[in-house]
Amino acid sequence: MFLEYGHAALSPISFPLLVITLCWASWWLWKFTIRPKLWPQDPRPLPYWLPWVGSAIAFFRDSYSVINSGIPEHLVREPFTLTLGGEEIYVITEPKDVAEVYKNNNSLSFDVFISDLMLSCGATAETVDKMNRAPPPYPSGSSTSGLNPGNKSLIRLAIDFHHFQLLQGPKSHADEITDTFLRHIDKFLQWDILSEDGLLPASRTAESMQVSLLKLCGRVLIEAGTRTYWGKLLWELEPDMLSSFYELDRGIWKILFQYPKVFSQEVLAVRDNITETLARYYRLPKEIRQDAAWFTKSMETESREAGLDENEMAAAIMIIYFVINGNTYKLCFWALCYILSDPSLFTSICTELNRQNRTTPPTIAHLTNHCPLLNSTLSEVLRLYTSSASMRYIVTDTPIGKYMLRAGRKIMIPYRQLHENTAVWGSDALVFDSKRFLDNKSLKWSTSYRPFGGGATLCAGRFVAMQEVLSFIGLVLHRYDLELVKGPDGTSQEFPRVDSMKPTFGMMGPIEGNDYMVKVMKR
Ligand code: HEM
Repeated sequence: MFLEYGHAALSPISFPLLVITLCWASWWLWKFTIRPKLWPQDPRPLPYWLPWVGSAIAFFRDSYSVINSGIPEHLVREPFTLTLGGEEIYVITEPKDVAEVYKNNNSLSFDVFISDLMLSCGATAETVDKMNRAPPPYPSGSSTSGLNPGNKSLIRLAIDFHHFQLLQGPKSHADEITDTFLRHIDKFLQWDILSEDGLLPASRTAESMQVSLLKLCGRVLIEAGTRTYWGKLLWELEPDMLSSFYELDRGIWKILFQYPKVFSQEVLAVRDNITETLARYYRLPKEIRQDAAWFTKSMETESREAGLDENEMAAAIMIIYFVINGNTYKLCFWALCYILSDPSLFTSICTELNRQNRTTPPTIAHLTNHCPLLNSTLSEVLRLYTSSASMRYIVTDTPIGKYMLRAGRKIMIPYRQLHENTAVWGSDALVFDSKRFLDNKSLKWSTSYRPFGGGATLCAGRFVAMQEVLSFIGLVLHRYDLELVKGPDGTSQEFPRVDSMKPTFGMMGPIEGNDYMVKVMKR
């Protein structure tokens, strides 16, 4: 049967198709042509084909290219709107706008993301509610420990505790945590520990071993971070802590972006396993866990006072376990990839370290103040390999530049797009240049350089992190001769390729299987 329209006849399939096409064309015209003209104060939408879905599918495949497609070349970088599964997110990449967003703590907030992060990491709505209450649900109305005189919510208190633990100031515990970190790095970089590790050396003799560079960095820094914050018992509770961390690190973006559960089963299982290990840790008698960091012990005290049980504490702290350990080992890995693959960079850094003549390892003061090329190399690695984004929730309508950002939506500041802005970094913005920050010292303070984020959420661990990294690189170069292993026919290994397609929370890792095999020799 055919429907007749004048002289033309449409099949039963063509008619609904025609209606759908017309509806879709009207929607497209309205959304991307008429509406932006009627409301010029709204950032323009990034075009997409499927209503509601928006750019979600492309974003999960390659978030970097999707965001890049919204940035015009050689023009002012206007904010634009990205649609991901029904949610509209403003993307800001113009340095002036970025600075304005970071300064605004009144109408732009991060709190909602902390709750979301905890929910994604397995905390229940009830736990998140307890952590958001001010004062927390203390049975007596206030804390008896004296740790929360302002009766702040546990979430706010955790932010204060991070700052006391990691930054210098009147109530600071930063020196003690730095000392613990550095002591662990020193210990785990000792020959006996590295060479005896069942998983690390691919092969070894009495004087040398071959190892994966990525695993060397991870083995030392992830164990150091875990032991610094939770003492020795957490690490010892679970023999597979390191492998679990790597799996979490690879897949955590799926958890945090709430990727469909059916495609996230493996990483969800790893998350639950780590949370269970943390819960077991908190069930151990407190007296045998006194080697934990001040932050960990204080958070536990306050959480227990507010009625959280071990499972709740574990789920709430999971994200911290990731934040502490997820970035520094990758910074060391990429920096050493460049140092070991470039003989002239290697020689210059060794000269800075005075490697030839010194008998004791370089001190932090020497590494910080007398190694400008090493520090410039690290800054450049941070520029090219951080792929995080700062997020803000808009509480009330907020003007940014000539645009009005609407309440209830989110703002994203993607670091890679700031760090690759040719207007700021020059036409070689995508090229690694170990001397870039040495030749132009002001770049480190550029509003387009944000490897540690900015504003209220600026990484509290940035100083401790840099000391960890300097100490690791200083020690490994002082203690060992390192050489990139050659193939059987004398060929050099290819420089590891970065896994830049996935949305990341911090530093990008190499594509799976990309690594450097290194010969480590006693000096
Ligand atoms: C190379 C290493 C690191 C990088 C690149 C890095 C980067 C970041 C970034 C991008 C943020 C979020 C900023 C934002 O949303 O605006 C952040 C937050 C944070 N980082 Fe780091 N981080 C590193 C190492 C560390 C370490 C070693 C620690 C702790 C020992 C740490 C503790 C934190 C904390 C506590 C926050 C939350 C800030 C707050 O809410 O006060 N980070 N970090």
